[in-house]
Amino acid sequence: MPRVYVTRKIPPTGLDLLRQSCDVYVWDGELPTPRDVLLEEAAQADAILTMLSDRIDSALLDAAPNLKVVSNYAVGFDNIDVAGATERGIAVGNTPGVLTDATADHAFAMMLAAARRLGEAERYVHQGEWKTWHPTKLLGQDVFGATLGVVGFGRIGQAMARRATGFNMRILYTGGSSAGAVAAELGAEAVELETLLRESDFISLHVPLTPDTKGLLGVDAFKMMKETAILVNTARGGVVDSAALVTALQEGQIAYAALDVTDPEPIPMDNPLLTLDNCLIVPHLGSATTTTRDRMGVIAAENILAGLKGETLPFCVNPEVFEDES
Ligand SMILES: NC(=O)C1=CN([C@@H]2O[C@H](COP(=O)(O)OP(=O)(O)OC[C@H]3O[C@@H](n4cnc5c(N)ncnc54)[C@H](O)[C@@H]3O)[C@@H](O)[C@H]2O)C=CC1
Ligand SMILES: O=C(O)C(=O)CO
Repeated sequence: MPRVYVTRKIPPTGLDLLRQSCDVYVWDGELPTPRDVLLEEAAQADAILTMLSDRIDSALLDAAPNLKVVSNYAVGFDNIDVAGATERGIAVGNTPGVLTDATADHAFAMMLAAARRLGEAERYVHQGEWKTWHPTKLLGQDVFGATLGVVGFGRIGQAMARRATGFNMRILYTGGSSAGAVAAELGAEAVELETLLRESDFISLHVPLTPDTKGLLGVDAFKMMKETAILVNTARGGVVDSAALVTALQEGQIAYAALDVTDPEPIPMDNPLLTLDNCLIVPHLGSATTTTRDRMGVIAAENILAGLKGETLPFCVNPEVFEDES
């Protein structure tokens, strides 16, 4: 039977599916598979089921002569050297779609939490500062009727915009080349990034991390944003220049940031963002619902099972691997 290495314990449905026809080895530590173990396991594996916290680079691919499939337990695949995998004929899979609504729910929740300062408010109660109802303390911002800027109008960006229609928001977006029909349905306006930054009350990031989007929001971008603007990042930490964000929050160039993702992850405990009251940070929870994580496991398993049979993965990042060379 083919040998499959799974770099972390995932929900059982996907693992059970794999076990029907593969020898499955699962790293059962709380932390990622250590690099040396990952290299040893990859050397013997026909397929690996990886987490976004695993670095799948050329050194690993070189150490894995039998590897046919790298199946990422995520829609994002910036942790994988996809070009290197393609050169070696290794298929790369991901898990799009099944996590779209969970991630959009989470981005919307973070937007509301930042607007109404829930992190600060919770600390206020826990620290015994709640003495009476207060007419002017912890005042936040209206979400209803405000302008939302969606950067990256793909699956999750569109799902975020759909939620915003229920809050009567004006919706601006960039990116999403084939999104015209959805944009029309939602009443969303395509604009240049600069216009989006200048006009939005809330800016929500939904682009993949690529060489083009790395540091997309830097010093200049924060200067264009409203002083009352709230940034929500559920994409990847690297899309934002962290140092510029710290300055923007400290100097009041923007009002607030709500971060599901940071660069690096986890955020080092001495990072200044952790000292700021106007920054809400949670540990990369976008897809973290029971049902969604289960579905991601099933897709990740199905990608492996197809690849091991030489079939195109149901969700393949580099389908050219399966193109007939004749
Ligand atoms: N926080 C979390 O737990 C999660 C984070 N994510 C992140 O969200 C990202 C988006 O996921 P999906 O919506 O499924 O992907 P998608 O591929 O459907 O959407 C991405 C959109 O960004 C656009 N885009 C790419 N480069 C751009 C640029 N420079 N400027 C503007 N737009 C650009 C694309 O055209 C596309 O429309 C993933 O790549 C992943 O990094 C995804 C799921 C959960
Ligand atoms: O799928 C992704 O890309 C995530 O970040 C976690 O689900």
